[in-house]
This record gives sequence, C-alpha cells and structure tokens, in this order.
Amino acid sequence: MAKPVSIEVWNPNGKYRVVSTKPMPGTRWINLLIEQDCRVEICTQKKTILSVEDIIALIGDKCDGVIGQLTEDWGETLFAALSRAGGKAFSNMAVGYNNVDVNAANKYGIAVGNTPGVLTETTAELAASLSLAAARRIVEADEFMRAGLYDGWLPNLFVGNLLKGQTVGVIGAGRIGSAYARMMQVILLSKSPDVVFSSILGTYGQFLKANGEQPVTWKRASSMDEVLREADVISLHPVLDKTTYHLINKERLATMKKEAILVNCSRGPVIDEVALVEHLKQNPMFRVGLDVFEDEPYMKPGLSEMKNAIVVPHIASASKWTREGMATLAALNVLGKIKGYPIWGNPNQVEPFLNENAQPPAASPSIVNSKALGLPVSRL
Ligand SMILES: NC(=O)c1ccc[n+]([C@@H]2O[C@H](COP(=O)([O-])OP(=O)(O)OC[C@H]3O[C@@H](n4cnc5c(N)ncnc54)[C@H](O)[C@@H]3O)[C@@H](O)[C@H]2O)c1
Ligand SMILES: O=C(O)[C@H](O)CO
Repeated sequence: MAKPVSIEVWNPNGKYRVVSTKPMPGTRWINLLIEQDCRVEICTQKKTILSVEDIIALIGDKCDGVIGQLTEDWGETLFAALSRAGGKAFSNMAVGYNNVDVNAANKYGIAVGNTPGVLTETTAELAASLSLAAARRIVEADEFMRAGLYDGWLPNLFVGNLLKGQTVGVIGAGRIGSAYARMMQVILLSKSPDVVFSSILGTYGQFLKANGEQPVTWKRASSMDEVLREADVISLHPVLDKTTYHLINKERLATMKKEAILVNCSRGPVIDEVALVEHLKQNPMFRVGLDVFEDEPYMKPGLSEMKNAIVVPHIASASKWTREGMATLAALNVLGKIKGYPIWGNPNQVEPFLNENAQPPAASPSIVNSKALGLPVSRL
C-alpha cells in the first residue's frame, strides 16, 4: 500500500481528527477547526492526484472527517474505510461532486459536503474571459507578438468576431450559468451607470430602444438544438451526470454555427473531445475556450495543436477569495457533522460563513445528502 509520506499536523491534542487530502488556501479553515477541538492533518505529499490506497492510508484507524478534492475517487472503498475509522463526514472542496458516490456515503451514514455559491461569480468570470479571448483570438495574438512576428498593422491581422448583438446560449442555467448570463448584461450596463437594476434586461432594453438601438432580449429555448442553432456563443455549465455525458457530440457540433464560440467551465466529459478536435480541424473559424478536459489532466490527441482552441488548466474558481472560501466551506461541512450541527437552510446563501470578522453560524453550509440521511435543517 502506498503510504503518504508527508503530513502537516495542527493542534496535535485535538479531540477530533480531521484530515485534508491537500493543503488548501488560507488559514481560516484551519483555525476554525482548531477552535472546535480538532486535530488537523494535511497531506503534503508531492503527488497531484492521490489514489484510493493513498487516501485509505491517510484515513488510518481513527478519523472523524475528511476534506477531499474533485480529483479523488470517493466510492464504496473510501466510505467503508472512513466509516471503519469512525468517520461521519466528507466534504469535497468543490461544488461539483461527480467524483463522489453519494449512495455509498448514504449506506455508511456519512454526510457529503460541497461548496456552492462561493465560486459562482469567479467561475462565470472565467467563462466570460474565455468567450472574449476566443472571439478576439487573444491567445493567438499574444503568441504572435512574443514570437517577434509583428511587423506592422494589417487589415486582416487576427480578425475575430464582434460579440455585440450576438446571441449567448447558456446550457445549464443554474447558479453559474445564470451568473454568466447576468454578467453579459452587466458589462453592457456599466456604460450607463444611471440605469436602475430593478429589471436588468427590461430596463436596459427600454434604454436601448429610447436611443434608437435594438433592445436586448431574452427567451427560454424549448430544446437544446434551438440553443445550438441560434447562439453565437455557448457556455456550458451543467452538472456532469448520465444526462450530460457527451451532451456536445459530433451531431450537436454540426448543428452549431460555423463561427460559433463554445466555452466549457463545467466538466470535461460534457463534450466528446475527440469529436471536438475533428470539428475544430474542419471548421477553423469555430472556436473553443476550455477550462476542463475529458481525460483531465490530459488533452485528447490534436487538441493542443489547434489554434482555434484556448485551453487553461481548470482554473475557473481560482481567485484567492474564492479558493479560501471553498476551503472554509468544506471544513465547516465536516466540522458541522462532527459536532452534530444542523444543515444551513440555503446553500446558495453562504455569506455568513465567509465573513472573516465574525464567527460562522453553527451549521454545515452545504450537505448534498442531508435529506437522505434525515439531517435537521438550521432555523438560523
Ligand atoms: N471549471 C471549474 O472550476 C468549475 C467551477 C465550479 C463549478 N464547476 C462545474 O459546474 C457545475 C455547475 O455548478 P453550479 O453551481 O452552477 O450548479 P447548479 O446545480 O446551480 O447548476 C447546474 C445546472 O445544470 C442543469 N442541468 C442538469 N442536467 C442538465 C442537462 N441534462 N441539460 C442541461 N442542463 C442540465 C441543472 O438544471 C442546473 O440548472 C458543477 O456541478 C461543476 O461540475 C466547474
Ligand atoms: O466543481 C468545482 O467546484 C470546480 O470544478 C473546482 O472549482
């Protein structure tokens, strides 16, 4: 069995043993655990993705809770090991929990936490950045400059797409998808700071109309194909499950406009990446911005050579405030279950847990299997 070699221990005499499979940003999450009598052990092994065996060794004989990462395979084997060690709680440091077999956790009565809300805007901002960078070919142009190839302005140099007036399609209009859509409006509205935000689109539409411009409109599509056919920019934000695996496949790519921009900040397998590479080859004006990959951390053959693809290493939630907040939420999920606290009533409103100048509420911010486990809900 591969034993993790390097562990950092905080508050060695703490009553409850909480393990984090990775160092996480900030120290607030550690302090909050220590204040509540936890011994915190952080695996500092220099290995990006820990195996199931590594994590079993980390759990050991006594472990009250684990904070883990989306790269880990939390299934029957790990929940059985955590249960044997007396564990009551696991939290992903992520909103997505497709790496977790919640039924297996239910079987052992282990609460499963995630970190919604705190990363909504940060992730939406990366989706917007990728949309704009793809439209205006920013990465290609940057490489061109650095290679010393720029020898003067040319009418045809890095001509991209104008986004004004184009249609943005959002597939998976949950927290992040909606924030992405709102942001597009906010970018436009920032030019008119006097516009009241009571009904963003309505008010802005009236403003545009009054100025003789085409009003911004929105509509709910009746099918995904309608979105794919009509949108100029499509941003993917669904959960990954059986219904969204290869949601974007060869046929659907063919439905999209030849010069469309496709952005994926959800999970890699939502796109059939082999089909995507072929589509990028056949349609040089079709562009993608990808934060996630089907076989992450690897890219399917050919993708890295495609000039019409922008690829970044799963950094959509990577702002300091967000990553520290995710660590705090994950730690408080585990702590809350250990201490027998109720579940926070609204996992979309997690601000009270993130205020560094106040004690967080005595609750678990977000436990995805709270109903299945019959856990009480906070009245705070
Ligand atoms: N790249 C990153 O770093 C990053 C960061 C945060 C979240 N994510 C991913 O984004 C996902 C969404 O996060 P969220 O907080 O917005 O979650 P959410 O639950 O608020 O939204 C998910 C949306 O997907 C929709 N959906 C589910 N199945 C669908 C289908 N078959 N077709 C279309 N839509 C479908 C749901 O109705 C819901 O509106 C997470 O599950 C995670 O995998 C990635
Ligand atoms: O699901 C998540 O939270 C992300 O992928 C990590 O930011």
